[in-house]
Amino acid sequence: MSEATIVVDGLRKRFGSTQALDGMTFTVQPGRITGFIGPNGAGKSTTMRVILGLDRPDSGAALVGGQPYRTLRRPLCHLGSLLDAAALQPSRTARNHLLWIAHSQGLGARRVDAVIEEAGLQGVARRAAGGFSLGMRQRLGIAMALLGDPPMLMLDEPFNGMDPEGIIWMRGFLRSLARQGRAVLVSSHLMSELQDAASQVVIVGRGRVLADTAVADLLRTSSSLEEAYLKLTRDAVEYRAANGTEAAR
Ligand SMILES: Nc1ncnc2c1ncn2[C@@H]1O[C@H](COP(=O)(O)OP(=O)(O)OP(=O)(O)O)[C@@H](O)[C@H]1O
Repeated sequence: MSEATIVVDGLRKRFGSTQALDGMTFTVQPGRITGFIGPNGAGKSTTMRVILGLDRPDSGAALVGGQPYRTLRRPLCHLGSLLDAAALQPSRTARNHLLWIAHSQGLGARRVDAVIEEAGLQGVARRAAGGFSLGMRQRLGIAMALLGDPPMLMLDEPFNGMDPEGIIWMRGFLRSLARQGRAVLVSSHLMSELQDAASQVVIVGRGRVLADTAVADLLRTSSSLEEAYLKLTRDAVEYRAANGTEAAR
């Protein structure tokens, strides 16, 4: 098993009457971007929370480089993650925010300045994060995820709130992370955001994998990624709409 592989194996998780995860199973390989795509409520965030040990599955397991995330001694040096870009201490500057996390992991200021540059935050690093747009918060979240120079990255909806220029930057940036050999899992509910970035897609609906395939293979059987995605997820979207849950929003 590669050091830099995320394995999700048969996860099941129920919240009250909602079966959020229903046998979720896939592997994220190093050196490529894996798109994690599905309609609202499909179980993407729950899967990521289980990978990080923030939610406990009813059954199944998630391993990060062969180990449960909770057992890793310096977790940020294994898996960098961005789950909620809005979750920031608003009065703290971006740089101080990064310094605070870096110190908790035994990392120094030099690493902080390196990730500020990588994420394109040089011009705003000494401004309070509370005044940041969502797009800038996403960049700060990416900088945080990179602090430990981890071989694996997991980003939940990193394109949210980004303007077209930011989206193009993000795609190129994710590609460069994969070229460096990292395993990159990126969730989105829009196939188009991952166009020209992901080489593998895990399409999910109703808590389980509907397709786990190379983008090139998907394009061989459909005229566009969007068309393939809509075909695969139609049932999941209709189910959520009929049950009055948020997929209809
Ligand atoms: N803490 C919770 N309590 C109750 N229900 C929850 C909780 N977390 C998630 N759910 C439900 O589990 C299902 C899966 O949610 P999840 O957030 O994982 O989906 P998602 O694919 O990330 O969707 P979105 O794109 O809207 O974020 C949804 O029906 C959601 O309402």
